Amino acid sequence: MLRRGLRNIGDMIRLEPRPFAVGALGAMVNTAMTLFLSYIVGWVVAGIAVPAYENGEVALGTVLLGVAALLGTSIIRFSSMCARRIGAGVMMFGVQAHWRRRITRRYLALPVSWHQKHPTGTLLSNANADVEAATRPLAPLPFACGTIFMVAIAMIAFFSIDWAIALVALGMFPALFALNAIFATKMAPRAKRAQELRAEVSAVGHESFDGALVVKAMGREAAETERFSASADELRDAMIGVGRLRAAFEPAIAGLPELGVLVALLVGLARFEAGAIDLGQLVTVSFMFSVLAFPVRAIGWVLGDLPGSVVGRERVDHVLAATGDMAYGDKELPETPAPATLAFDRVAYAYPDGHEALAEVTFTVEPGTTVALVGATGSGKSTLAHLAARLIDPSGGALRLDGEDLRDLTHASLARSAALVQQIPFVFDDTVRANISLDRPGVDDDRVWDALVAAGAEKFTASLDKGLDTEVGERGTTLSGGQRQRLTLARALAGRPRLLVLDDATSAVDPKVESQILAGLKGSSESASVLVVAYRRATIALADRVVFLENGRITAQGTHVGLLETHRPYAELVTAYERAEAEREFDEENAA
Ligand SMILES: Nc1ncnc2c1ncn2[C@@H]1O[C@H](COP(=O)(O)OP(=O)(O)OP(=O)(O)O)[C@@H](O)[C@H]1O
Repeated sequence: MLRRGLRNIGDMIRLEPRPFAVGALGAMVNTAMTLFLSYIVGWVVAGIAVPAYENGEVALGTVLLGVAALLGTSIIRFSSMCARRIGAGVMMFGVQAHWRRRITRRYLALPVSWHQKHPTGTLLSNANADVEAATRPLAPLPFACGTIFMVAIAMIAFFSIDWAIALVALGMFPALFALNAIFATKMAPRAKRAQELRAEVSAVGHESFDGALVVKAMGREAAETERFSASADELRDAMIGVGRLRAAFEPAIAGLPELGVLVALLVGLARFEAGAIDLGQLVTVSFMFSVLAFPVRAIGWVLGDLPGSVVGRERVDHVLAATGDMAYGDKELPETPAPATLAFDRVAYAYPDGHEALAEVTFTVEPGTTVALVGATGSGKSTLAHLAARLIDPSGGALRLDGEDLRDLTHASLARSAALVQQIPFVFDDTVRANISLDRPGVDDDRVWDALVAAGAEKFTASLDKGLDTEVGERGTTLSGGQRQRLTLARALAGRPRLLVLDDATSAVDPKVESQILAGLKGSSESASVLVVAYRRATIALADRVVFLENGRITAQGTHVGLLETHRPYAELVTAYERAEAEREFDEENAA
């Protein structure tokens, strides 16, 4: 634990060497001045106070010198203390910012499958609670370094004054380290559990708040509160356990130096009486011991925070070491507005749990055409859409965009060429403009309005209070489901992709509007090739070709009319969709 803790501190010093140097230097100057003060106090007592007491008078110059020495030392002590604290703070917050950046970068580089296994609340806890725990020893670190320096100087001073007093000091420090070592060993498992529970509470809390609407709609407030309370209570108990252990050790750790002062005083008095040291030396030694007693605790603070910091660092490293990033190639597709060709060549996909979602999928989306993916629920449509946008890679076969394997393309080229719009739209807590442009070069207001028109979203955007500057709230809470979907469609279109993948992306949009949007996409001058997961007959009928999926395999493909006649399962499914749509419309009309 000690070795790993010190290695962690070493890593953090390497990350922020300058603030550490400022803090440590400040601490050393501070401690040197504190020790120097011991001599001054000794000199003031023996050279000014005692003669004044014995003779009844003292030279004014000597008094002024004493005052100036005390004042000067105090000013330097104060300034160096500021440097120590500022250095420690800058260092700690600097390291925290560094790790938070690295964690965020890692999260965003990791594949979808990794994210599916890690709750958002836990990820938040990694970036907050774990980073803070890992860096906690940095706050007292410069102080502790200064103290070690102080102890080293004090030891020299003790030995130069008297060996018996030096032995007292020599015994005190090993005892202090031994006590801390026992504390760290006992604390390690408790700190680990507490850190795990922090992540658990964060995960449960995040899920409850994220699903607040469901919780309220289903009247599950009490049950959710209970679920949260169970985790929170466990965390409370774990933290009380940590506190109890601290409470048991802290008085001993804090009391040991005080005991040292007492023993040093007794030994010092005995040595003074034996004539081994004079009065000035006795005062100096006693003062040195008493000024050491408090700073020595800083070493205890650093050591006390080590178990928690090791656990925090391990959890941070776990994220930083996570692998599975998608490797991108170095091929660039030509920058042309012409629609792209997407070819699936015997594509297979198995989820990490072994579930084979797709097999032997072969079809092509020809340039400028629209292909509708139709299939019963769970047949693999979304998986196929994710493959087309390279959110996941196939476990067999290949996908080619304009003849290039998706895995060989650069990330930028792929992002420019293909855009995926998902069924559940994600809207950032920002303005309409920012949500659509995403700060992409070339996406100016004209492009944003063109995209809004193509997505059928220009009317409602124009009717918003501040138009493009309207803030849409977290996840777009101020918009309707259909408006959010159209906004995310506009976002995809603003990038002028050459391949558009729509995973049931217009399900919340009125069917007539949906047909208009899709018909508009086909007819526009810079039309993209479109792969659309479709449920409505009108949408399917707009497609040039239909690919019909059953249990992850293509069982038929052709035109909608052709498949209706030749493939019975297809005809049954589309008829079922149509009936459901008609029933929904009937219900809506009656409700109105
Ligand atoms: N992360 C996952 N891990 C394991 N299996 C998964 C995962 N996601 C989906 N599946 C499974 O893969 C199969 C295909 O899922 P997919 O979401 O592609 O179907 P879909 O046709 O889009 O369904 P729907 O129409 O209901 O959206 C399903 O059997 C599903 O249970």
